[in-house]
Amino acid sequence: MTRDSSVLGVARTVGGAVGIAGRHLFRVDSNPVPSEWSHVTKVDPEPEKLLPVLYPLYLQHTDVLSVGGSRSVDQRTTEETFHLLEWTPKPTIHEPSGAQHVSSTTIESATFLAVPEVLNGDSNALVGTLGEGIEYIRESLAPETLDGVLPRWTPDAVSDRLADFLTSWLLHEAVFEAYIIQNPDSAAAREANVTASDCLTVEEARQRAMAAERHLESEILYLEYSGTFGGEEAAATLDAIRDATTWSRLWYGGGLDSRENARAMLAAGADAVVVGNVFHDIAAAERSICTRAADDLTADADEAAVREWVDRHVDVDAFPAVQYLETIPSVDDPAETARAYLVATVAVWMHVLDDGPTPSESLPERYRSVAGPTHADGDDDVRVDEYLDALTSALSRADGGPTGVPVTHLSIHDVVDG
Ligand SMILES: CC(C)=CCC/C(C)=C/CC/C(C)=C/CC/C(C)=C/COP(=O)(O)OP(=O)(O)O
Ligand SMILES: O=P(O)(O)OC[C@@H](O)CO
Repeated sequence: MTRDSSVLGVARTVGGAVGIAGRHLFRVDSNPVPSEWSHVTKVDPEPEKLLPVLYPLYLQHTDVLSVGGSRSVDQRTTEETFHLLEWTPKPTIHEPSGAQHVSSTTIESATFLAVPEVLNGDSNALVGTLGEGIEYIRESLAPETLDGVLPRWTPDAVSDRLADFLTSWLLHEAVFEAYIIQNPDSAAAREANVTASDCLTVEEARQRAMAAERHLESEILYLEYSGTFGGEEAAATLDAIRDATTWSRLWYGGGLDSRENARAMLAAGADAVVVGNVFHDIAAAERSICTRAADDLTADADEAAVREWVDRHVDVDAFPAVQYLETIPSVDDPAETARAYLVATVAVWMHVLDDGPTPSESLPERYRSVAGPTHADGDDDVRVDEYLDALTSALSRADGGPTGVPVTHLSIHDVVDG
């Protein structure tokens, strides 16, 4: 092998050796994805997947939010979802399934862009869509962004080079997620053309993870069973990947809905577990519970009355909020926490239902009178009051208004109109 002996060539060799030694000899953790993140909630902008009306309460317990979904997602629904998540105290990442979902707004809102690269799909899912994405940033997003900040007289040659720079900078700041998709019957598999014969053995998964860490330098290795729990096979795969890799974070997602299955994936070697469906199930369940409560309760029912109704009419253990909170090991009493959040939800819902767009008492007041202590259970930064204030004004407009809460994504979306 002929070495480049120029100053730049030597600098590159030394820089490379320092980087490799740091990572492998001295185990310097230069991965920008925090190692403390152990619970990720995937919030899907798909119009069918609603958020519970008091979502800031639930989301205060997770470590990070990931915005993304494979079906019926576009730039508008993605931006709206980011907007909603501004009322949560957690970092939010953007995991697009299409490049056009990325806009200057999503880039500003996201802690980072997480770009999926599928290790066991078709070439499009590994590199084709990435190429389209880079082209989109270079040809549309970067020039548009620069148009807004550069003076009109900027020569074309200068704005062209700046667009080049900005494109490379955005990619440099992005993190890459190397997916291994193991449930062929999922939206993610369909999107990436993963069929049953593409699912990997433990040994194959380990080898591809090694290639992703050392060749693609993927910050995240993502074992994906979307919609189904991977059980012992997933645990064996995580164990094998954990053993073979050092620098990349290892995430597991798919079918998590209990303390036991979340713990099993962490114990097998996952740095973080990703939970999606069961979070959205809370919204569907609370809609049906609150619709029933509306037959029995009035808007001014006090905390005791609402709690009594819940205890009498709801099997709280079957409420998906319990399952969601169980996947977060730091939540001590998932059933009691879920019950308290449900009582607050029913009270807020009744209040909106009875008073419509111009409530006699503000939603934050109503919330505090029924659920004050709930708020103190979690993170101090949770901005429920501020959120409920914004929700009060948003509910008086059909679409939440240009700066209000985008209510169409909430379980309560049609309560005022309907
Ligand atoms: C913006 C730039 C530079 C690139 C974008 C490159 C893109 C969009 C790549 C996407 C490649 C692709 C086909 C990914 C499919 C795999 C995927 C996104 C899985 C995640 O699926 P979820 O939507 O979370 O899962 P479910 O919908 O199945 O729950
Ligand atoms: O929706 P679930 O099955 O929880 O899966 C979470 C995530 O891995 C999907 O990309």
